[in-house]
Amino acid sequence: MEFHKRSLFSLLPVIVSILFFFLKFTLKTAPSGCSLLPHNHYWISSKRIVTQDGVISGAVEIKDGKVFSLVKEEDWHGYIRNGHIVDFGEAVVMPGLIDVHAHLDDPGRDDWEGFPSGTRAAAAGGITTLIDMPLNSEPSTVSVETLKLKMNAAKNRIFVDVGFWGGLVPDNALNATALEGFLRAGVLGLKSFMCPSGINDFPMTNITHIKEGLSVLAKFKRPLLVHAEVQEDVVGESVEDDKNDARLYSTYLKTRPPSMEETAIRNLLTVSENTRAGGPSEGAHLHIVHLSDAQSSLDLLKKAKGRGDSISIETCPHYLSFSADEIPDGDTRFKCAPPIRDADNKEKLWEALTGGDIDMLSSDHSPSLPDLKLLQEGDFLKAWGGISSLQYVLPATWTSGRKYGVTLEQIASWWSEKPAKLAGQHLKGSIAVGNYADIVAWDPESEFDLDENHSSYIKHPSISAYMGRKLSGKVLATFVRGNLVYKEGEHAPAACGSRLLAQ
Ligand SMILES: NC(=O)NC(NC(N)=O)C(=O)[O-]
Ligand SMILES: [Zn+2]
Ligand SMILES: [Zn+2]
Repeated sequence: MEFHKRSLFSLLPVIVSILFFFLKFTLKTAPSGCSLLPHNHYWISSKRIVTQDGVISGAVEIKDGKVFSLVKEEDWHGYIRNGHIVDFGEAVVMPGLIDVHAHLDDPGRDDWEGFPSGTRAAAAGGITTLIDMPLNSEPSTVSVETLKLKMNAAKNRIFVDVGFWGGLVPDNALNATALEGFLRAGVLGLKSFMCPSGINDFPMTNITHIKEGLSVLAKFKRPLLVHAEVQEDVVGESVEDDKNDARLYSTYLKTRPPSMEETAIRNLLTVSENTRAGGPSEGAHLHIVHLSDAQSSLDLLKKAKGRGDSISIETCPHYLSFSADEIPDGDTRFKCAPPIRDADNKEKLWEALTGGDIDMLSSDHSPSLPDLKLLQEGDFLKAWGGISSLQYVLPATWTSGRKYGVTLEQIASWWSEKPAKLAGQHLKGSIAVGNYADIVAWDPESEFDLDENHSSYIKHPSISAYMGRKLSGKVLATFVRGNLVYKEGEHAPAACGSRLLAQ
């Protein structure tokens, strides 16, 4: 008896470690609610997989949330004996979209959008990573403390991966210690406005602020994103005139002419030369958000890029989908800044995008409470500016892009590869061995009506400018780090997205 007791005691560590192993194993394989697929190791197959070496027919092997291998169809026969295959047939399998410009307004204004609704909408739209803008939440993300509030608001409430831009504002711009602390805390880069942002705790910056910001960003090799419009007084006076009707889109358009973008960009280019190789801010990068003016502003930027300034340009699907002449009077769903311009400008934007002068796309999803859109009054001058589009950007890009002969590889470059680089996400942006398995499967041929019967997950679908349109390109499934987070109208029950902090 004595003997037995002693030997049992000596076996105790072994028993405990077996139990521990068993527990660990079951925890790892038990469905956690993060994925609609109960597999950790599986294959996604399709006739059209968009890779860095072109579109292939074959399969992507996923293991532990990453891409483990890419198998071409000719090598595929007999490759797997008893594994799980998710077959998408002719549908496109592409890297998940990375939206580098979205306002989720959480914490503080989550009645406008919020992390849960915004990231569910993102997942349903094939967006696997989203970088949240520092303004429209309350407070704005402008310091280490306010970044902590963002982190807390996002904890266990995001269905896709979310990173954060920090605000460059007069309060922190000339304080290198504060900015360094902010960047060390993990914001992926900074964002500033050259005109009033409409948000009280997010004042605009002048060129000195921007120059100083760039010099700090250089040390961290992170970008500065700029809303490049400056206010011009003359225009302000002319709209006060009673001849101008605030319900006319043309009235609004006159308040924000292309010269506002052009002047801002001329100003920016006086400091962007610092980002050149050998320049005082080498390592920093200037990113122009939501470019609308495809003429002088774009020409200036092209020249600066040619000279070696580190600059990239984004535009948004709404500038590529709509033109001023089609916007009904009083329909403030289309109000945004800079504004949607004429049809000729839209053509030029497409030319610049397909020609490579515009680098990438983003949603600039900027929702608000429906009341603030003043849809009853239809007052373009007083309504909140911002287009709601998050869930629809892939079909919107494809629906207009098809007319311009856009390829699947171009879509992947504008929506995944280039944005991943801007946001410093080196293991994202392409379906490549070793990268996170962030993947969207979608059917380019499938058309749908975007009406109230469509399952929309953004908080206020009624204020989206896309409502009422017919779009092509239906998202079938979205995978984030190997988790199937969305599949044909269903989301994974648990919010398991990662919060991305720069290291
Ligand atoms: N406060 C905002 O969300 N502004 C946004 N508004 C737009 N684009 O109309 C933006 O990105 O500038
Ligand atoms: Zn902006
Ligand atoms: Zn914005």
